[in-house]
Amino acid sequence: MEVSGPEDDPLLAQLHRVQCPVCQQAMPAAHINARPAAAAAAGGASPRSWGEAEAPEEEEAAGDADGEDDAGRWDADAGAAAFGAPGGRPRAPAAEEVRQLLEGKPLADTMRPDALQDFVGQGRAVGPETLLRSLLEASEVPSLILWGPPGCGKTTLAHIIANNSKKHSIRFVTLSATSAKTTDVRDVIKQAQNEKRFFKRKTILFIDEIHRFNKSQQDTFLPHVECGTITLIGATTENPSFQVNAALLSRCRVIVLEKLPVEAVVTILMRAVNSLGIQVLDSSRPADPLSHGSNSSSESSVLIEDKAVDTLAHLSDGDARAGLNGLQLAVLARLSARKTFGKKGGQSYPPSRVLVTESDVKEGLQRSHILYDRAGEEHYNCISALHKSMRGSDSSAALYWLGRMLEGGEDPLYVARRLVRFASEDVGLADPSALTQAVATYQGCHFIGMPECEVLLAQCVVYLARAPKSVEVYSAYNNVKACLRGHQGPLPPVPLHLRNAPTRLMKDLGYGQGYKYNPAYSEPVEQEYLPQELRGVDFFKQRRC
Ligand SMILES: Nc1ncnc2c1ncn2[C@@H]1O[C@H](COP(=O)(O)OP(=O)(O)OP(=O)(O)O)[C@@H](O)[C@H]1O
Repeated sequence: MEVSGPEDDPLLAQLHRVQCPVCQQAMPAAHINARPAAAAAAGGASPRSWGEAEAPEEEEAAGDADGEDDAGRWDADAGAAAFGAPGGRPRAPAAEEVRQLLEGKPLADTMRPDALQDFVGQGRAVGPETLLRSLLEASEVPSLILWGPPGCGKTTLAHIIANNSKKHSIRFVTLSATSAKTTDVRDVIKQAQNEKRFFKRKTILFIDEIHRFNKSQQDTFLPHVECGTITLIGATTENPSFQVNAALLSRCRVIVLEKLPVEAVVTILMRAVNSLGIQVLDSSRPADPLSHGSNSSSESSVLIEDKAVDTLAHLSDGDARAGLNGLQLAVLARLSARKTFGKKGGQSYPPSRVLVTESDVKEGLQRSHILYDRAGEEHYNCISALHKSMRGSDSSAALYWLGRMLEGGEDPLYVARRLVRFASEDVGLADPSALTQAVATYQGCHFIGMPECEVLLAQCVVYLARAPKSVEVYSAYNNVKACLRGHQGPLPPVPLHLRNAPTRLMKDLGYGQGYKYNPAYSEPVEQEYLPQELRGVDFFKQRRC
């Protein structure tokens, strides 16, 4: 099989402008050191991120070279050799071959790195200078809780530790808290005890989504972590301070992984693109439409615009899995639509070539990219940001947080209820009609639902952000609560003069005696309304009583 020459194909002509410095040939995908704009602008991706397939020692370290661990993984160098063209010139694989590589298994799983040096970003957690990295390199894995948003590399880090532990004869057992029962945990612990007693073998137990175990399930492994029978690695997207037993938490090192920055996702995507033998098209250098010809060869190749990779990285919102899935979907979708592939962007291409454009990747990811976990931490983070933006009278930021929640699928009535609360807590008597506005917004949302009610919420959010603020009532009421909760002994009785006296007996007991009915006086009335022991306390001025 041969690759059509640049003279036949405008896309190939464009690619051939990039020459391999070693062989002086047009660089195949695996050699292209393409650098999409986001990463270039950020300047953050390490040089090894680009054209990584050229570093065989790293591939070997990652366990890729023999392909043993990664059935289905496309090794760019091996692929180039397998698809070698006459004269030893490597070529990009045909479209059909790319389709076969992509079908059947999530690209994110295929691309999961096996070695720490392939783990992108997360420098604060596992960078070269970190304690965790030294411990991992020395195979001294402590019990860990890996906390971070979806797709940032928690499972991947555990997978790398597993790979490493195999080399040191440490057992690595995985359980998912979504499906495992307490009996499964007990079995693992029993086995770990035996391994430790009879073979002096350590066991690492990885529990994905550990927050899904309830507190008593988490208690099951507490003593075994304590005595070293198992080293626990838990992964969670939820704040472990709320979701993991305090006792267990104190025995684990919490590693906070962050949302991956755009340039890190670009690096991960480029690794996949290179690995699949997909060629990157520099969209700032359009092919000469006049130089196109037909590509009669059956070995069509797949190309992707560099800005499509950039856009994918932006839309995936720090979630590498979302980015890789998006890439997989976009390429597969273009491959299925190959027959209709013809004129695109005013240029025509041979039908055997497939070009994945920016709009292809946008289609699949546009809405789903908004990371928002209605039940989890993100829900509270966003509502807190909305509340604080309104309090700070930043109506623009407040609208942004409102949009983040609604576009992410938040219940509009939940937001409306928070606005009712805000109207009283933060606007209060500075503008009492804010409460009316907020209640009306709640009712309006109730009547018309989403998406129509979004504008009601937006209006109310802006109203509240721009309203004058007063926490006078809120603070005074908090003082009252503090006074009541801090009171020692029985609460003081209600003064007799303030009591109602509906019966004769009550009147005889002194109920209502000495009470001054204010409307009956033309001058200000001197009267005590607090219990005797609180006499003179002003809750608007002081907290203690
Ligand atoms: N830091 C990273 N370096 C390289 N690849 C990564 C990294 N993070 C994620 N990936 C890629 O994204 C995929 C998904 O990541 P992973 O399963 O580790 O996410 P996670 O944090 O465990 O997410 P979740 O909480 O949703 O399970 C991996 O299979 C891998 O291909």
